[in-house]
Amino acid sequence: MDILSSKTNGVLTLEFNRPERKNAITSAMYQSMADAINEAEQDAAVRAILIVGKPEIFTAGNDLEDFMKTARPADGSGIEERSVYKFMMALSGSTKPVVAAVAGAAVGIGTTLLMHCDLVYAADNAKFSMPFVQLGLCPEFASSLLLTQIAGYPRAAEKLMLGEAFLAQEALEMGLVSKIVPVAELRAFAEGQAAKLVALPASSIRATKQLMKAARKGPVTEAIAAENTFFGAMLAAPEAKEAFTAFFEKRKPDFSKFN
Ligand SMILES: C/C=C/C(=O)SCCNC(=O)CCNC(=O)[C@H](O)C(C)(C)COP(=O)(O)OP(=O)(O)OC[C@H]1O[C@@H](n2cnc3c(N)ncnc32)[C@H](O)[C@@H]1OP(=O)(O)O
Repeated sequence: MDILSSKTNGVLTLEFNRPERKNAITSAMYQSMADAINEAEQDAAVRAILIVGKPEIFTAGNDLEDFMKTARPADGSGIEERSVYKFMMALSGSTKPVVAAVAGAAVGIGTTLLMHCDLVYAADNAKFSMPFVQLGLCPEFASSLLLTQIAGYPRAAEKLMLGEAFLAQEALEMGLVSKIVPVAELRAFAEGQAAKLVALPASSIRATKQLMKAARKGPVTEAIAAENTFFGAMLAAPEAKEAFTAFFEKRKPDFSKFN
């Protein structure tokens, strides 16, 4: 099982469990997380959601082999059918509080998804990156909007244009994460925070989350649609093919021949 899913004491825990591929996320993994979150939405016994990886890796982001073999319409149509979209919509639309605990690398959508969670805890070994441009792609799922809001434009530009990786301390300073916790304590700490949420009045948590997210709801939807108008075409373009091939051939990509 590449996603471990369990419900204990009111918490739905989703755990990336594909360490041999650095927890890279396949379509099937997105689908199983989408299904679990959507099911939790209908289940009053689930009062919090916890997303975790392994102590050495959160996730290497979207599976690059999946990117290579899954053709998408260049005009971005049919986005609703994609399992990644179903997962991100389930996550960002969840009325339950979502806690994320990040240790090791959180690449691409591994960082983007954090911007749709409520409480985000980083281990002292956490490393974030959004190398969309390095892959010949562009931001997806409102990271172009949310990172700019969180970090300010110039810092977001370093992360989204240069694809610069950053550590837990910088993530804390910019407001991407709530707190830094020693890696050995991260899981238990995040479980403790989720348990606190479970013990609080669910209706108050729901209302608070709805109010806090209200202002960004429309802009997030618009950003996702705008990003999608570029993404499908970019995924099929030669720049992305070169980047993916270079990754698997363990060499640097050569973009010099593309204008
Ligand atoms: C909409 C969403 C967009 C996105 O998410 S875009 C982001 C896509 N992700 C990436 O570009 C990250 C690619 N991976 C990496 O950069 C590195 O990995 C890490 C920094 C995460 C870890 O590096 P290290 O510890 O040196 O591990 P390793 O030897 O590179 O990886 C171990 C095995 O895992 C496979 N793997 C790693 N990431 C992915 C991936 N994203 N998709 C598919 N496979 C991946 C490798 O190929 C390799 O495999 P083998 O052992 O056969 O050589």
